Amino acid sequence: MDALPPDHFLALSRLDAFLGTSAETVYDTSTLAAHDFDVDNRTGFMPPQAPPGRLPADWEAWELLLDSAIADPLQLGDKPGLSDADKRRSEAWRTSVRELPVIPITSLLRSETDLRRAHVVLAWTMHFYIHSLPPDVPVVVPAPLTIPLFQICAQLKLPPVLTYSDTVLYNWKLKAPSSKATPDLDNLQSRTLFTGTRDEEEFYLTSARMELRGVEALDLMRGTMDEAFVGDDLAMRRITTYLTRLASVIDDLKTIIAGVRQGCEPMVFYNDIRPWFRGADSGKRPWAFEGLDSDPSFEYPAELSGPSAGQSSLIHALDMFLGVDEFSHASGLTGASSSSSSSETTKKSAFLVRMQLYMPRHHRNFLNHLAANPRPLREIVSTRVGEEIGDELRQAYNGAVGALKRFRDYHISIVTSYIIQPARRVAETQGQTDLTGAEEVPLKGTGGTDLARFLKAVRDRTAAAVIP
Ligand code: HEM
Repeated sequence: MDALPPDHFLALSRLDAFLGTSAETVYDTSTLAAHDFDVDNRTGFMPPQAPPGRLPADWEAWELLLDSAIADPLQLGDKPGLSDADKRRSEAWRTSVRELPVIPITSLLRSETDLRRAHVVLAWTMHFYIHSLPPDVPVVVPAPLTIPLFQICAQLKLPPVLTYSDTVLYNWKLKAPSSKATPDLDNLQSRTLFTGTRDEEEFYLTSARMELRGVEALDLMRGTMDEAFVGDDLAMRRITTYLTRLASVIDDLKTIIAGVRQGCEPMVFYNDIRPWFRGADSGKRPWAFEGLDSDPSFEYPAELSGPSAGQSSLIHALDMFLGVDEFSHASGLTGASSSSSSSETTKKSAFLVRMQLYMPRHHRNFLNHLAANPRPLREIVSTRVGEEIGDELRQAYNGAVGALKRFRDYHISIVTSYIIQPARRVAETQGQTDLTGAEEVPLKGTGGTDLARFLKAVRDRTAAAVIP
């Protein structure tokens, strides 16, 4: 893959961005094409080069801890039949986390990519720590993790929890060296796994492949917005073509998500992989953070949901571009369950808004930029209905909305296979007639949603967005 151009913001010292004002206001966010949104025209929301796999030497102690959790390999603390030897090894590892010094992060601030790697390493380590604990002890994240993680989160404007970017966007490398600008979809591998299984890797890589296939969708969005600016009949014909192509890209996303069935076994996902993702709002124990009182700027996080592909900016971008989000992610559709540990404010926010808090801040800016589009596509299509060019345009628009609805239909069938049915099976083997005990009722998503009801509502509202 090509090297980053020297003026790419990822190649710049982050301190440049601190001169004068906050990092968030420095980058140019005036055009959809600007790579200051960290949206690359070859790799989309994935970084244009494989993210670094190691922090500089000063933070090697963090890397070594993560290495040893993986090599051990640490087991889930509530795994049935855990041996005494497993329990002892796991406790010894957690002791070494507690005994770690609090390592200052000052010189990490220079590099955006190192800060991201630090979030990856500490968030994975924290999930290893929390979920390897015996089920009957309180969750207290030790200060050597809390303090640097909160400091890094303040820089990156992310919550202190494992996110989709930690497991997918910044967790890959090439399988074989390649000079292609966009990696082949079968030339990726994950760097870090909880379980070391192919199932887990395929779960992450399915999303990564979708992100890369989504590059064409972003390109079509960009082209459409340019044509919308021109606004004449020729522009409308071009938009019609772009939307027809967009529908087929979305159909490809459906094919890619279907591919998860080839490498990831639903029961392995449900029993062995998914429990590692649990955030504070899908577990039964609250999370406490030791060292929270060491800095007056630290606050208990309002959001602590586990990683979910619901945090993928790509699907949200499609929703927003098509103007479907007003239906699919309307403010009433929060996805939050009444028992969720999210704060009252965030509980009331639409799922989309809530999930944006877990996205890299540049991608959040990108979505805000899309939302503020002065020439929204749906409005253009609606106002052209009845004109000569309007019918084909409307059909092409509805075709893209239909493809998104089909994607969501298929996504529901995936969630049924990977969560709803396994939960039922586990309940049956435990001799239960309902799901109580196996998982909370109603079943919750990793993002803390009342899963089945929420996903169906999003799907139905997507379908309702077609223009008659
Ligand atoms: C085995 C694979 C998958 C499972 C089990 C799964 C599960 C879920 C669950 C439980 C939710 C509910 C929200 C939450 O609480 O997190 C959800 C939402 C969502 N997922 Fe997935 N997911 C899978 C793959 C994917 C992939 C590959 C993508 C796209 C990159 C994706 C995109 C979304 C989106 C955008 C939402 C928000 C709801 C919507 O807009 O339709 N999912 N997923």
